[in-house]
Amino acid sequence: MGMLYKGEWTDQDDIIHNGAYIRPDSKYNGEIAKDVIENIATFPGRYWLIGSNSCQWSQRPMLMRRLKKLDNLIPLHIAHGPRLEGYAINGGATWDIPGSQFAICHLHQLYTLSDPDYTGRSTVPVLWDSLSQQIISNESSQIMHALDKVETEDQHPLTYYPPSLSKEMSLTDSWIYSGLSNGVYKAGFAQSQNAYNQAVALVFHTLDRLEQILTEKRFLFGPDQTASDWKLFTTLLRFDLVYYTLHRCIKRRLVDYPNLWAYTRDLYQTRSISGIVDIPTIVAASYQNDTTNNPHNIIPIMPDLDWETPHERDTLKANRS
Ligand SMILES: N[C@@H](CCC(=O)N[C@@H](CS)C(=O)NCC(=O)O)C(=O)O
Repeated sequence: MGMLYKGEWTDQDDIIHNGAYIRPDSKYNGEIAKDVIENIATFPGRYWLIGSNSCQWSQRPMLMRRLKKLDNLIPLHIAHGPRLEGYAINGGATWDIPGSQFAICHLHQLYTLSDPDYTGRSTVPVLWDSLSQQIISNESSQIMHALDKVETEDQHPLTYYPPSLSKEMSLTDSWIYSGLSNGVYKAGFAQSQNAYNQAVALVFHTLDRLEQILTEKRFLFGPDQTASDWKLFTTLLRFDLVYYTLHRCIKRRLVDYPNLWAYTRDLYQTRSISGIVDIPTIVAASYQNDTTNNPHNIIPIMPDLDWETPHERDTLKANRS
């Protein structure tokens, strides 16, 4: 896939160890500073979100941006196109970097503008400061959390990080991440049978565990949606469409889990995100973005899934965690 080494693009990779995929930590990974969070509300258009439709991690802050009604404050740019040196920034054409006189073709050029000596992967999502010309964060969970904290007059009044659940949420996020959300990548990128077997076993163990939890609760912690539900949603949404085939997670489908399938539809049908989850675009971007597993760029014909089928999970409303 290639990465930056001291500011230069190389075809080297350091992500496979003994046949297993190891995801490197994001480099801009810290908690986002309070002044950035305040500036988002005061300087509309200063901070840009750069994401990709192929990427579940990008979709997390993209959803939070909409849930918290921040679209007018944070412009969104979708990176897309042939993957020649990592992510193309604008379908093979150039993109004028907000706040600068530079136009770039590849996402990695944004990283070297921010840090000319950058070593590491150039990943989406990115929160970009057009004033300082710096990457503020390239870690989806930090960007999501920061967006939740932005205070505006017209925003959704709820937080998706209720303080009373913070400990429980981070524990739950952690096993969902290692077993499922990152697990599907471990399965899809594995280069040994053993690494693949281990990853897939954990993927389905995690799905089984979630199916059980969701028999009694409408959302992971009870009647209200939290950031943990939205993180999980971005993985489940892609399960039958992308990970099942492209990443060889074919033991069971999402639709074989009645609670998980209804739960995913419940989140999908949330009115405030209506129209922004564009499944055909997500599917096309995912298959065209993985030239290792899909060298001929073929977009498969999708199963007939009806995402609008009533989920009937409102009856679980009364259950608190
Ligand atoms: N921990 C990061 C992971 C981001 C990530 O790995 N994004 C992938 C797309 S799904 C990417 O940009 N990969 C490009 C690469 O590794 O070169 C986050 O959650 O933001």
